[in-house]
Amino acid sequence: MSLRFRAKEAKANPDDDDEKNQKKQRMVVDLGNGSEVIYFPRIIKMEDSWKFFDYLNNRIPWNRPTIRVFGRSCLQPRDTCYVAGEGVTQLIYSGYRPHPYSWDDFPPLKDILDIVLKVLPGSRFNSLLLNRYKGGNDYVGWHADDEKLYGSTPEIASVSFGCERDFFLKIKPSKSSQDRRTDDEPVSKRLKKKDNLDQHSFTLKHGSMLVMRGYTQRDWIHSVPRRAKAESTRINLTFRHVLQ
Ligand SMILES: O=C(O)CCC(=O)C(=O)O
Ligand SMILES: [Fe+2]
Repeated sequence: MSLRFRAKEAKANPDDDDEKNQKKQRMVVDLGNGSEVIYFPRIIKMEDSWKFFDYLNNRIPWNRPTIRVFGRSCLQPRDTCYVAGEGVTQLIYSGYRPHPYSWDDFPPLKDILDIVLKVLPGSRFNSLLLNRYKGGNDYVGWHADDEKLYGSTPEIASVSFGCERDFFLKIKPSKSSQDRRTDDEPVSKRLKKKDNLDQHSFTLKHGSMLVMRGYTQRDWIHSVPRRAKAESTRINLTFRHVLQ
């Protein structure tokens, strides 16, 4: 399997010490057909990121629910927690209805949201799904966050702390989305191109943010696979906007 990065604008240099510059660094990946991913290698200072990590690791009421996948019950392969504003429509995924905690229960989450909104002015988020991967055996399988309550073009901002993990994106194996891209090309060209353009990978670093927007949830799926070498804990926060 070939996973290649296609960056329209690749300015990232995570070793740069200048904090202001770091916040401005981003890689924009145009996935085509109105889908886009932006990766910010560092939106939160290293030291602050560890403070947030410790808080989240110790204070969030993590839960490992039983979910339903392809009609079977199984333990979700990572810890989770859900936070949503008052009156926000209840989230249900894989037959699981997480209890919505309030933003006021965990004030540092509002600080992280403020940082996210400084980087993404004009964006709106009213809910947050938290994930904790306790080691390399914890993962999230291929999926799209395409629940109706997020609308047709949701923006999802995903902030990572702790152990670096790989994040993969690949085009949804649906005939319609493949056809839209490749209708008028010969098969040989199509196959070659497919390897390069239909899959992307990112290493999500401590203090980084990855944003998915446009039609990414309609046309693409993503995953954080098992990694034998990832021994320590990773915490990931995905900020979302539920339509009211
Ligand atoms: O942990 C991650 O980076 C991704 C999590 C994710 O895809 C999700 O919560 O829907
Ligand atoms: Fe997701």
